[in-house]
Amino acid sequence: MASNGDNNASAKPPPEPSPLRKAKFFQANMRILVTGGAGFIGSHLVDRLMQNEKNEVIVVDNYFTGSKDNLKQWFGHPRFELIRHDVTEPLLVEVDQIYHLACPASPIFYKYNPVKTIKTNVIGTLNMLGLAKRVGARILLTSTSEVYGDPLIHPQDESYWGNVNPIGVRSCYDEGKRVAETLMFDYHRQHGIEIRIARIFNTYGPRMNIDDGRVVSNFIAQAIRDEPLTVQLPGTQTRSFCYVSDMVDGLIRLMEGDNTGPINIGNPGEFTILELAENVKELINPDVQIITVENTPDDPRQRKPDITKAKSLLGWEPTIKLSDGIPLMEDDFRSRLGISRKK
Ligand SMILES: NC(=O)c1ccc[n+]([C@@H]2O[C@H](COP(=O)([O-])OP(=O)(O)OC[C@H]3O[C@@H](n4cnc5c(N)ncnc54)[C@H](O)[C@@H]3O)[C@@H](O)[C@H]2O)c1
Ligand SMILES: O=C(O)[C@H]1O[C@H](OP(=O)(O)OP(=O)(O)OC[C@H]2O[C@@H](n3ccc(=O)[nH]c3=O)[C@H](O)[C@@H]2O)[C@H](O)[C@@H](O)[C@@H]1O
Repeated sequence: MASNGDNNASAKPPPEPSPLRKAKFFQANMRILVTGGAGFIGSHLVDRLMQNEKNEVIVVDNYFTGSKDNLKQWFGHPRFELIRHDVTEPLLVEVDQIYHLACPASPIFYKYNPVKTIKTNVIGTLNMLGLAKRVGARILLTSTSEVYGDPLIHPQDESYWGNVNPIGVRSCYDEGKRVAETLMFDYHRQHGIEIRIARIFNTYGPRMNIDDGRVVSNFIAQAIRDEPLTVQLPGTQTRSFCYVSDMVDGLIRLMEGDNTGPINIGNPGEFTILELAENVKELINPDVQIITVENTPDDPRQRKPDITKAKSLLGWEPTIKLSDGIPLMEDDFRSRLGISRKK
């Protein structure tokens, strides 16, 4: 059983995959389930998985923050299937791999119905682990840097246990993901399930909801619409932004490799939110105003991934820097907003 060398060796061998895998005359495609596949990262992951002719991709999504539009390029494709389904309900499908992404990710959306966010993280992950156990599938969870809370060490490596408020307004998400990680490891140890855990740091790129509420999409939409960029106070808080194609590459390497994780996947380039606003202003609209507005409770003050493990265990590191990624996202936002560049 693959592991990251920590004390997580499983007690039992993994469940047997489908007999079709050993069939003599019929070579089945790899069947891959992507939960939350109609969302931002999920739809880019689906695009990449569909490029491999040996993959059949099944997406399940409840469309809370995702959209069918993100997947319309695959409608009618014989290797693609889309199911409206909520992961808090059991799911019966026969698959070889599960990328478990289903969960609202933008703070304004995960705080909108916090009880549902917890159910999605806990019951949803339990259901997907039950599915993995029944069919012998390998399962990857998209966890988050929010498991480190408001981190007291910097940059954050995977051995850090975090500084999380268990009763705050972000807890439905960060504590929810922490329980999801616990469930993953307990199924691994108790039932021999093959698990992979990615701790994703702030990711941005085309197809983010224009009104998603996350900082990169907010600033880009504001700059294009000639509206002031809203820097939440103090503005010195930091984030590290990873372009979505790099993220997808990291997730697939983690799934295909031998290590359970958790492994940080993110871009270590760190910016204050004010620096991000200045970058967006310079690249998209030098005339736009930058204003400060109130922040929300428990906003982490600093965040930067230590990606030593991703580099050494996955041979992965990001390739797209922020100043190259912002214009790529600008093109997508302009075409969706119908606002072309000023002459
Ligand atoms: N984007 C980031 O910066 C980031 C950072 C850390 C972790 N992550 C994780 O990556 C995953 C994807 O994030 P994203 O940015 O693409 O977000 P997103 O909101 O665009 O996508 C999430 C998808 O999950 C679906 N969903 C939500 N609840 C569901 C449920 N109960 N049943 C079925 N589908 C459900 C949504 O409709 C949406 O399509 C999430 O698990 C998120 O926690 C993202
Ligand atoms: O990468 C992660 O681990 C997490 O990062 C984000 O959470 P957060 O960093 O709070 O994301 P944003 O809402 O984009 O906020 C980033 C920073 O920008 C600030 N901000 C946000 C929006 C805005 O208009 N202005 C602004 O200054 C916020 O106060 C915060 O300090 C994601 O939304 C989570 O899903 C993800 O799990």
